[in-house]
Amino acid sequence: MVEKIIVRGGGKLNGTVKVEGAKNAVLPVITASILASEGKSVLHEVPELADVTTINQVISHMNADVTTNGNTVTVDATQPLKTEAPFEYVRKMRASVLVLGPLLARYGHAKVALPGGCAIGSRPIDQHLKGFEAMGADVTVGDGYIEATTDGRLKGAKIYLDFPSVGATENLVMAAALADGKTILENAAKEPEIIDLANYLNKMGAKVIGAGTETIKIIGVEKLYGAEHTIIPDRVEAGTFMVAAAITGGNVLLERAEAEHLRAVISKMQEMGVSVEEEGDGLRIIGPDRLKATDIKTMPHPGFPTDMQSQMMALMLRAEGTSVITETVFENRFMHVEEFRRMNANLRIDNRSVVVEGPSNLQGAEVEATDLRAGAALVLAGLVAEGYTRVTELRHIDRGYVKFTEKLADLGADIERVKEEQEQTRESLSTS
Ligand SMILES: CC(=O)N[C@H]1[C@@H](OP(=O)(O)OP(=O)(O)OC[C@H]2O[C@@H](n3ccc(=O)[nH]c3=O)[C@H](O)[C@@H]2O)O[C@H](CO)[C@@H](O)[C@@H]1O
Ligand SMILES: C=C(OP(=O)(O)O)C(=O)O
Repeated sequence: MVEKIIVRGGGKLNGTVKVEGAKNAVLPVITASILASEGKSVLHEVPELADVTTINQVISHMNADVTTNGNTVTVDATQPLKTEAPFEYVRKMRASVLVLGPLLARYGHAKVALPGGCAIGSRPIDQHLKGFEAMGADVTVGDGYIEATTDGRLKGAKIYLDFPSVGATENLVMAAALADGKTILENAAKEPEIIDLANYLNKMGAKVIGAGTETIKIIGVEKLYGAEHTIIPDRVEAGTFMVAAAITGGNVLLERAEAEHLRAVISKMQEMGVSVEEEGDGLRIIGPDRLKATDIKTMPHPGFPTDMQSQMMALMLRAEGTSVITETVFENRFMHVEEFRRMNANLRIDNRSVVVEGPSNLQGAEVEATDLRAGAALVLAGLVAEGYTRVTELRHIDRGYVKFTEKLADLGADIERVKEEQEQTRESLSTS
């Protein structure tokens, strides 16, 4: 059944919304849970997302016992596991490659379907594989699969990443946790999700030092145990609702939004005239009457996150003056530009930048979510467009946002999610 989000632009958003646990933290944490050969892991604040269902299916397929009770997930991986992740899962979600490191470290073997490219870029995993090889694994790529094997335990190594890749850092830290000896990872990613993973691994008995800096040291241990852990708040979901408040000139309190994780986003919003204040355990966002133009360049953390690029572009569409947004992390993350144009947006691509001439007089249109954050950005633009915006391909949005439509509706947005059939019935009623 084809579903759509239908949003009518207009009102200001007001109220309170709670930020969920972070998608990009929970996925590696769930894959790390299969490192435990003794004891169960109990994970709290797990968001109810399609990606979480997929990663749970991946490890269940391997024989891990996964039980979900609301936002708590329990993983028991103490029984022998299968060491393969087939294409049907990796196709749905690239983060499935994060089982490579844990399986290789625990069993000396891992076979995972090649993830391939996706809408935002080619996304190779050469840095993950180079790290496994440095730790003594034999890696072969063929017939659509990556297979890594090692005789005995992986060996600690000194690994320099060509780029601070989030996934490579995670996969290699997990592999090194059970390796023989010390691993030093240089030019490592510094994202908050890396720190969350390291904290969880350390509760499991690992020795990971320096997560959140560019050099991570891991002293391998012989065995890891299940542990209890609460997932950090989702800084991208928080950032998306910050834009929702700002673009509508609203006043929204984001509970459990972590200012420290959002420094770059907060600073850019403030430059645009948005008021952002810490309040309780969260952030209060008050949108101005007039937004100011600004320039943004995406970078690895602590730079401006690429996962907020399309949502900030939506905000720039309503700002007065020329804004330039440059994408340096992914080579093809501008699919939303064409969709914004359908909404009468005035913007153009210039190489790796998009030049936005604002403010655009946005008009509702039928648009397609080309990827997760692009989908969210189109809904945000729809909040201030004249008339109705219909967003399709919601499976992308469902990967990373819990109850997106309901949360916006609770803040006062005129928005609903409908099945195509319902929409036709409504149209025929309104024309009869
Ligand atoms: C599940 C998850 O956490 N996803 C996040 C993670 O993705 P992911 O871990 O895939 O992103 P990476 O940091 O690895 O990728 C960043 C860049 O490095 C390149 N690269 C990466 C690995 C490699 O071996 N070779 C290589 O060339 C990629 O093609 C990309 O251009 O970090 C991205 C960058 O912050 C975010 O947008 C994603 O939301
Ligand atoms: C790109 C993203 O996720 P993934 O790496 O899972 O595709 C994202 O969260 O915006």
